Amino acid sequence: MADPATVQRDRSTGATSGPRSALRARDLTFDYPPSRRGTSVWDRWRGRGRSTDTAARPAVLQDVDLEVAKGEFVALVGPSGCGKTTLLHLFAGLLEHAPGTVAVNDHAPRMGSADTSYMFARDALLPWRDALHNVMLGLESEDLPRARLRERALDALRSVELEHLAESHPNQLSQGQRQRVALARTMAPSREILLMDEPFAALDAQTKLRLQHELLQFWESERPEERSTVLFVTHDLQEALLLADRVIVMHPHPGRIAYDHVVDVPRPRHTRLEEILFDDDFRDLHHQLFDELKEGER
Ligand SMILES: Nc1ncnc2c1ncn2[C@@H]1O[C@H](COP(=O)(O)OP(=O)(O)OP(=O)(O)O)[C@@H](O)[C@H]1O
Repeated sequence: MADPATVQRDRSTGATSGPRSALRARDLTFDYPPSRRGTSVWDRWRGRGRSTDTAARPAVLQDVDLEVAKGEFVALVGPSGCGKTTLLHLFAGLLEHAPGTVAVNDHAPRMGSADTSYMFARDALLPWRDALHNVMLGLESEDLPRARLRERALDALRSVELEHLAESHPNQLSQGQRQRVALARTMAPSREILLMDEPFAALDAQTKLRLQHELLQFWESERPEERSTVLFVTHDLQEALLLADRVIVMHPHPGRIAYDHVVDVPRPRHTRLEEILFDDDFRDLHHQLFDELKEGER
């Protein structure tokens, strides 16, 4: 691993050279309509409650420039309320934006696009479907015979070691198992782009490490040029550093990109996650990120 001092650390322009970008935001500024604008826990803690004075309020996102190359794994970290989920929603086509550019594979984002999978912090499984049929849901947009869909869904369940619970319903599964089913559903359809919003946040440390391993194993088993592009939101700095090629630090009020780090840990990583965690350089970079997050709260 490179000395963290040599790791790229700049007020990010977000621009990368190389392959065509999968995700691109350029000069992006976004605000919710005043009536819909809420306040996060962070806002309340800082005494920035809901205000009727819209002019005095910073935008949710301001002048965001971010480029994610095809096949790159990028983690977004930042304090609660800095706009991480909003940025993911813009890439998923769940929100309309203006002004600036938001592009997915060089096109305007489209809700429900076959290019993109979205995984939420909580599993969001359908309670009336068993695990297998929840995973098949992710595949139904693919024009395949039912037997083939079933086979693909079972493969995905096998990769998260839950094949034996294929016929269990969500209420018969633990939180960790539900999240593994959700991970299988996200991985099954071989989408080009995975947008993941704190997918492991609700899990205990051991289960989280196991799912990080499963996600990385799935992603690293593809050849680099065939890997999905991942934009992964997390509050867990260790998770961001373990998984990602780059970690982007956002600051709030207005939401913006403050730092952009390359994580120079060789791949594959999934076979040695615990070893990486105890690496001195890894810990140094962790501290550096921690300081940068604190800086945003001043
Ligand atoms: N649907 C909405 N309508 C109005 N305001 C919203 C909406 N969703 C989020 N906001 C506001 O936009 C800001 C950014 O929220 P967002 O959820 O993107 O932040 P975040 O960085 O993902 O936070 P967290 O880490 O807590 O999930 C917050 O101030 C929040 O109150």
